[in-house]
Amino acid sequence: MDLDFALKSLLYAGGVGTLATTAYVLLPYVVDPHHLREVPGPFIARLTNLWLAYWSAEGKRSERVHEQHLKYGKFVRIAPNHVSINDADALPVVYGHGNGTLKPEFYDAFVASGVGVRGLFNTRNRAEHSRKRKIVSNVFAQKNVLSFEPHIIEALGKFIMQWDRMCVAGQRRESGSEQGGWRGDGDRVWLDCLPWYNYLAFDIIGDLAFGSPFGMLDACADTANAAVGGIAALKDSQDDASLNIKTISVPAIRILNERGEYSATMGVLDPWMRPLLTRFVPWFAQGQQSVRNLSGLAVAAVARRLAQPSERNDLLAKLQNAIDEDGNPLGPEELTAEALTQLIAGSDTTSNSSCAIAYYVAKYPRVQLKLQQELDAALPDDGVPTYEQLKRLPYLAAVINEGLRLHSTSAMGLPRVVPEGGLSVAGHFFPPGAILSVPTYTLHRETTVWGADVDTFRPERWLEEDQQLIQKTFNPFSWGPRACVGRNLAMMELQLIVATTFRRYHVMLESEDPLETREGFLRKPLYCRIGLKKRSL
Ligand code: HEM
Repeated sequence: MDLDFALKSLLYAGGVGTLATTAYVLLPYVVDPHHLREVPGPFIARLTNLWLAYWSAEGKRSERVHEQHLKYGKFVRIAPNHVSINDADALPVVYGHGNGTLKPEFYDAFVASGVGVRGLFNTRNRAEHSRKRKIVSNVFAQKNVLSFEPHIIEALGKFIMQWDRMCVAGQRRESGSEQGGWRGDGDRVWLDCLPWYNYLAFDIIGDLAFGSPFGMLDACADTANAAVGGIAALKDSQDDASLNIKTISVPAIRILNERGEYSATMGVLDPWMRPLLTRFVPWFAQGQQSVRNLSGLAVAAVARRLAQPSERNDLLAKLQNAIDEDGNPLGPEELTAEALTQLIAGSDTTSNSSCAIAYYVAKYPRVQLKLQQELDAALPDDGVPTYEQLKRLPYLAAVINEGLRLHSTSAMGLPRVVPEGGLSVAGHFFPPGAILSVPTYTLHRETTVWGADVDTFRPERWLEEDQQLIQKTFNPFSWGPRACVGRNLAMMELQLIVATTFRRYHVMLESEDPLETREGFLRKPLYCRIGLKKRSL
């Protein structure tokens, strides 16, 4: 082959490739199948979903979408077929019962490998979701949630034991390198509270959904046992003859984080790109491995429970006993999928929220004092309180709501597909197949609702007269049939965790810098360094 021919072929191939790429990028813009051309938004986002994927991978999706709303107003096109709508009145239309919207392909990126069936969160089929939701809603009824309280109190007992130990060490000026490092200055101990809230939340959900705590609070480390491979691997394994499962120790908190970031980015990309990325890009390959490891946790726990039936009162027992309308219980694969869903949905949601609330209460000493005055008056001592003692404390509730508003753990606009026949939202008609979302982070910063001090942590706004507008705009648990099914449990946990922390300790921030965050599916604090001192009463 002569050089001239080789060069010409290369140029030709390059030209065809460039043309094909240009056509791929421009075609949806030119054809505009969802009639969204007049919706404003960043120029690149109108052409390709890579704009949204890039900011998702950077962990800044909600912040960037928020900036676009400040620039363009209520409607912003954040991907060629996706419009973000900043309007609380759009919540019932986009997420409510009866409008026919469904979860889009985005949620396929959250399906666990090695389990065999989808869990409640990533089920997209309406009938399948209704069946599962009826079963799981019963499990989370308030009566059941209250019966889980002893598990939460036990974990909190271990949590304060560890913090007390470090407070004493801090007074002796000792220090340690674990959990991001801690040091005592003779008065306080200075530490990163994020890993501790993670250990606490994971131990609680491990105890409730998997039959026993992961043991993170005892070990002071991120460690859990996972089955290797999927359910099929369980049957063949000779590793543990009594349970017939082969397990490895995995850092559950780390893999859950990796999995959240991986799935939230992957979900934004076209489905055909996904296998290519997991094959050739190490970051995606690592994310996929995390998804597998996470499934292994649930596989191991459910296999253990099925092999050794137990009298425990926990989520797993309630799921085992639950039946659908036809009287059928959940099969082993469905049980595994739901236990895994609860681990994923119920762990770092709670720990990220607890950590952010601790940050803001520490940052505003006036709020901390007022909260402690309410807790001191209501609680006889500084041990772990009961839910009964806390459930009617208005300032505690206001502190939690304000933390959920300002931090917005679930921050992104959760995407939904417009059904056949189209949908009118806030005076705009959207054709079938368009993706819509209402961005919670932006709703929680709407100055016309929250006032000019929207960036200030001010729990008093929850105790003021006119609550109608702010309640309508407050969206931490989402809306409608796909809203958080674990909301009652989440609120009880947050009340117990925040009250225990601030009744027992005085908390200062090491630095007043803004809370650094990174968003995967959830918006997570990256760390939160505080100075702890046991209060003397
Ligand atoms: C502060 C803590 C929590 C927050 C902010 C939160 C928020 C949310 C949000 C926004 C959704 C909707 C997700 C979507 O549509 O894509 C959701 C769904 C869900 N949450 Fe939570 N959650 C929390 C705690 C919990 C807990 C403790 C559990 C259970 C142990 C739980 C279980 C679930 C489940 C199973 C779903 C899927 C529901 C469905 O699709 O029908 N969550 N949560």
